[in-house]
Amino acid sequence: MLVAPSILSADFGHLARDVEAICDGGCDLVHVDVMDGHFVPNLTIGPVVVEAVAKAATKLLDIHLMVENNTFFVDLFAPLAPGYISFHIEEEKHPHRLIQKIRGLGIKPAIVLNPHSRPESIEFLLEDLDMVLLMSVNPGFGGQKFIPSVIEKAKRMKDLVEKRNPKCLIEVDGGVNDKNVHDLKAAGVDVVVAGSYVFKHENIAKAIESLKV
Ligand SMILES: O=C(CO)[C@H](O)[C@H](O)COP(=O)(O)O
Repeated sequence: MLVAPSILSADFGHLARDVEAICDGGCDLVHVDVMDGHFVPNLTIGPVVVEAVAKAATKLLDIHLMVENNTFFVDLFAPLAPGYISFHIEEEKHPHRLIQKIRGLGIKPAIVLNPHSRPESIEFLLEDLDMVLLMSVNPGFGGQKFIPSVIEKAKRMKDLVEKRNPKCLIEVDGGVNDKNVHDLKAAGVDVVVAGSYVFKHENIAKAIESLKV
């Protein structure tokens, strides 16, 4: 399992220190939650702060857009050369066009599904994606309870990925811990995002290690 700690749960007064701690602690990606106060009822960070995160990070950034105007935000963050940019299918009228734009900028495109969205809704986009992100909480806040139906959804997503594009990774985000990560692994999930579990743990490296099942 690859591990992408979400810096949403970091101490923003010591952000560079916390980003260094997860990178030194063995994370695979640094997950960055960008919220605009419109698509979700929360506001987080913009390019100035994400640039500071990128400077402190020794791993690739995995930027998760929770915004209304995806194209505007892709243009805003592309100069920081993240590894991945993911956008919500629920908020994009022209997902195929946006995937091409992200790839054209040298970034791996990913699509996010909210808890209610069906895996089949993106079946014909899978061959153009590097990753699919399944939300296991309602987007907007860290520290929420894991929604167990994501396990069945991940299995269905895995079947579709195997059929359409076996190289496409499946990522799950929200309420992930050292208990439910085993069910996620068995369902075919490749990457977990974990915020509060990692940053509230007394030892960040051990927390990351415990998710590498
Ligand atoms: O996208 C998110 C919220 O929209 C966060 O990445 C997610 O909730 C991770 O935090 P936690 O592990 O505390 O649930």
